[in-house]
Amino acid sequence: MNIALIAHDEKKQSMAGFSIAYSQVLKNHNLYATGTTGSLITEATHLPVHRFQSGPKGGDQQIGAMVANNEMDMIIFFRDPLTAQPHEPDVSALMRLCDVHLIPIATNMAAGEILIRALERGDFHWREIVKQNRQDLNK
Ligand SMILES: O=C(CO)COP(=O)(O)O
Repeated sequence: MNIALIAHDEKKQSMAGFSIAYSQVLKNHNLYATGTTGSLITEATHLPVHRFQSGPKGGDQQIGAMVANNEMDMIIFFRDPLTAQPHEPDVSALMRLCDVHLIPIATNMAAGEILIRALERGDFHWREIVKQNRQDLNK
């Protein structure tokens, strides 16, 4: 599965802890992240992470493009609801695209844990079916 990990600044330490805690699950998947979050995760876990631009420079939108292209299977985004973000429109746009394309997005650690456990259990198999069906339609 293609998984995006994103954290606002106040949540970056939580994301580092989360990625360490679930590194045994995450290591079996392709990881993507906004710039600074990606560096932090690689530093914490030594897992390979494809890093996009930093969030305020367009990273959320790059991940959104993957959602729009049906290339992203899950997003775990630890948002900071207490700090204004200069790129809030990008964040909203990403969440909107997840709703448009039915891509599961967790916006806090509690929901993130549930998604990771579902992933471990094989609950994301339906994404493979959706992707295969789309490929067949495009033939
Ligand atoms: O701002 C972010 C998401 O909206 C996160 O970006 P960084 O990981 O580059 O800090």
